[in-house]
Amino acid sequence: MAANSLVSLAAAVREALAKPQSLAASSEEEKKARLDLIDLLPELNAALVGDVEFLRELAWSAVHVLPVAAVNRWGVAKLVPADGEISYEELAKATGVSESILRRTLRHAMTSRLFYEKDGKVAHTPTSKLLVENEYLAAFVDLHTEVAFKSLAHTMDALKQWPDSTNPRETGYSIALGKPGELAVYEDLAKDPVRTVNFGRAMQFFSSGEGYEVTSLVEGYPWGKLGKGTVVDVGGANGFASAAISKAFPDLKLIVQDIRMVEDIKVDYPGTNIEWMQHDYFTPQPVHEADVYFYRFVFHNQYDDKATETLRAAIPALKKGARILINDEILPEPGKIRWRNERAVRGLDAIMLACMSGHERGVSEWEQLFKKADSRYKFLSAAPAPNSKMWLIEAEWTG
Ligand SMILES: C[S@@+](CC[C@H](N)C(=O)[O-])C[C@H]1O[C@@H](n2cnc3c(N)ncnc32)[C@H](O)[C@@H]1O
Repeated sequence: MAANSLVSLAAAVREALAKPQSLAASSEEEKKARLDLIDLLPELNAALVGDVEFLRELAWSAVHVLPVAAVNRWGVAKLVPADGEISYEELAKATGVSESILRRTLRHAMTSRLFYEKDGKVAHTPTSKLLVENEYLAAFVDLHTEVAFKSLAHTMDALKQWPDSTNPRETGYSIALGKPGELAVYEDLAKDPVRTVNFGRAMQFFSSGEGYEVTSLVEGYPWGKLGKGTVVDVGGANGFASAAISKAFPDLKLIVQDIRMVEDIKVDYPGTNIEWMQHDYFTPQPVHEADVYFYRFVFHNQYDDKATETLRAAIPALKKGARILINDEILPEPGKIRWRNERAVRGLDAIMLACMSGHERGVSEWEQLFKKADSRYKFLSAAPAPNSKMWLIEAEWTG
């Protein structure tokens, strides 16, 4: 590339960044251009830094999660005044962490837009302030630093010890906790009501992300046809998906089930018709004759043996024509969807492996799963939900 192009490209980018409103996308063309640019950024970076440097940075990338984990664990964000500064000395006193470790860690965090230094003191950036202002985002950061980051670091050891394991206890997570092969993530989280609440919030935050919005589930399925029917949200966490469905279709009765105690997961959603129930989805489904049993982000937690067990446990409750509706992601063929979306779903697949011995699935794997569980399940369809990265996968009980 000629030096001119670099100079003009840098000037154009600088100019655009100086006027952030110029990067807002409203027309369809602009929206597409925005997504194209996001996909081009890593390619541009690789082209500018070169392959050697690119690989070097890739091997280094986990190191930049460390200050995020530290900020989360030490509760730094809430100690920094919203519109002022705090000294390292005061932060050290409040967190119980030495001043020198704090300074090193926070200066590292500052390279990722978290906090900045003003007159030698620590102040918030708009990004770090979100950790205080958005407790759902804070819960997401907590889950990913305290569960996923730890598990990923031990996954190679787990794979060596238990190659191809389908057991949710044989994971990087159980090794990270010093209980190899003994503890599954959900067993651990269920012990602690605070972490249970945080997990629900983290999932709710995840589902507010671009392409994961629960509106696609509400708008992408003909709930209205069920009239005054009953819908069971299996593994529904704090019920935010049910709440969205219930608000849009007030005639429906929603039942949220989760392994965790009702008092730990229950949230009051005014104007909704929701019942709460503690239920282990590996045991027979207690709600008989519902119209739809839906599982959102549940099956990717499980390998196929566990997933078929879950589908079989529903059978005693199913009336003829009842539907199983799965709202999950689909693994694409390599290179067939946008880079950013493919990277996100493959990243999630890696988290499932590291934390739970679970996995994301392709369309044919979903079809096979129903076949394997019981021949009376008729696979109906798998299609992307509208404007979403999530899919709707549906089967009918014909027994
Ligand atoms: C990944 S979260 C999905 C939550 C929610 N459906 C969503 O869309 O965000 C999986 C949920 O399954 C619950 N769960 C795990 N094991 C379970 C079991 N054996 N029986 C019932 N629920 C379980 C977890 O507590 C968690 O709330």
